[in-house]
Amino acid sequence: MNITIVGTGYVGLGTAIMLAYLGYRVTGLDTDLQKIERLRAGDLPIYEPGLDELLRQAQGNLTWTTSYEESIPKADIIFICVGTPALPSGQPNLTYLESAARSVARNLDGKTQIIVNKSTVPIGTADWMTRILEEHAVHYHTNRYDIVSNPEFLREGTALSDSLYPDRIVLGGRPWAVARLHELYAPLIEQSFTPPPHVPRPSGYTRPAVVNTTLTSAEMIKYAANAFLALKISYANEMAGLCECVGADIEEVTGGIGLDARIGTRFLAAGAGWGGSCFGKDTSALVSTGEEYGYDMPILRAAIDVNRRQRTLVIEKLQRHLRLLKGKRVAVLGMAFKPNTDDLRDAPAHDFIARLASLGASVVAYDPVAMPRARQEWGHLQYSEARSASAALAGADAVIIATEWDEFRLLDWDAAVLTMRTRVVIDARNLLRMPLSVAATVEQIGKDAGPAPTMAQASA
Ligand SMILES: NC(=O)c1ccc[n+]([C@@H]2O[C@H](COP(=O)([O-])OP(=O)(O)OC[C@H]3O[C@@H](n4cnc5c(N)ncnc54)[C@H](O)[C@@H]3O)[C@@H](O)[C@H]2O)c1
Ligand SMILES: O=c1ccn([C@@H]2O[C@H](COP(=O)(O)OP(=O)(O)O[C@H]3O[C@H](CO)[C@@H](O)[C@H](O)[C@H]3O)[C@@H](O)[C@H]2O)c(=O)[nH]1
Repeated sequence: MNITIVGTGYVGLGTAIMLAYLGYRVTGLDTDLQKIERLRAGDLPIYEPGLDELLRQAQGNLTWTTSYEESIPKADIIFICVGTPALPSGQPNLTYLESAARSVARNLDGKTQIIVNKSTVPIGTADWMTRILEEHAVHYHTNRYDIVSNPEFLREGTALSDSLYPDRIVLGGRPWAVARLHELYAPLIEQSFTPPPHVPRPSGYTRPAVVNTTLTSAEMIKYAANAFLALKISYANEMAGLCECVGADIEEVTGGIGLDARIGTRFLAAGAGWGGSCFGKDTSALVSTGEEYGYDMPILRAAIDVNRRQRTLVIEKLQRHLRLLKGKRVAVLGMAFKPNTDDLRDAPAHDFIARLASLGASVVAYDPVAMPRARQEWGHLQYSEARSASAALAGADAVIIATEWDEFRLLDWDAAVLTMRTRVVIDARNLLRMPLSVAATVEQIGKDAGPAPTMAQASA
């Protein structure tokens, strides 16, 4: 089977390299020539742990192109993985999708071809794309071409494991087209491939569930899943606020409730809230879809509000300790929206830096991998770069931990805070294991506020 992947961003690259590893001939197509040239040179344009190694292993099955004319006619299956970012209105911007669908349509060649939507798209998009195919395909025939909705559930940072060992594969569409996708995914469904040594099969993992649905239900499943995960995090953050009021510890609370199998322990980590390219845009998109039907979604709106409040809360905690931020030096550790990625989209650190700078603080930021990308994308922000986490802390009046990179867990915090001018640590990801052995003010999220006891005080 020949596969073409349209859009080689986080999802397209993960999908292309994974399918090539499974043995398919895959062409990755992107309109961004620079990206394609880097890929041709074997250089990944994104940071994703283990992806470079898998790329090397799958290289022989991969071709990169900017040409629809060259790749679409020979493809049996065409995956659409272009971005669907949010418009200021909250609705998804479908211009990339529309342009990709038109270009695909114009180059369909009359043999049986399946167009698979992996992008997260508003409910009803498959019908809209069918009309684009009808309008623009030279050889359109409904029995030959079909659209399947196959939403992607991978997380950045763990994309390889999520792709090779998914919980479920959702396939929405007509039976004949869905059957072709079953065939394509057989190695994943049967788990008959040899796992790459650096991405071993998780212990206890057997195989994914395959969920066959209508097109509309598949589109809805993607949004409903993301919205549920987002509101789970907001629920934990709302409880964290109450924990601070009553003197409880959110991690003890979520640990306690999570042991109920109906609740589960995952996605209950309180902190700076969710960021990234998906939760924000997908929750807004779902609320917008509701509005189009006159259907209010108060739970989701509240989850979005709580998430917004978490970012403000972090700066408020800092103000409580430093009072005036004007002229203060504040270190921000972590710029990526989560660890193990260089993705900066909707990263809480962005809002922290912007707010701190607007309050007159001088910001020094450090991230283990995202700084080069920030140089390109955050030129509008005022901050200076540090060479390391400890360099960022040296001489600072306060530090905000914005991303829970392991590197920050492994930092010698006792030594690092001693180099600060005033030792105020706002741990917005509850990363530190307390107490520190030197006197410092450490604020976490959903924990009793106030100066942390030193080791000596704690053991007294
Ligand atoms: N990032 C994730 O973790 C994730 C996970 C699951 C689903 N999704 C969804 O998958 C989709 C893609 O997300 P992403 O993060 O990979 O996006 P991205 O912005 O990283 O990549 C999109 C790519 O599409 C290319 N592109 C744009 N228009 C094109 C066109 N007409 N023809 C060919 N290429 C074109 C861009 O140049 C870019 O390389 C979105 O709908 C997103 O919601 C993302
Ligand atoms: O308990 C938690 C878990 C996550 N987060 C934050 O939530 C955001 C999203 O994290 P995560 O879901 O791990 O990363 P994404 O790569 O954005 O993945 C989400 O969005 C993708 C795009 O739709 C989906 O495919 C994935 O299934 C879904 O988890 C990040 O800012 C995390 O810091 C928390 O604050 N607390």
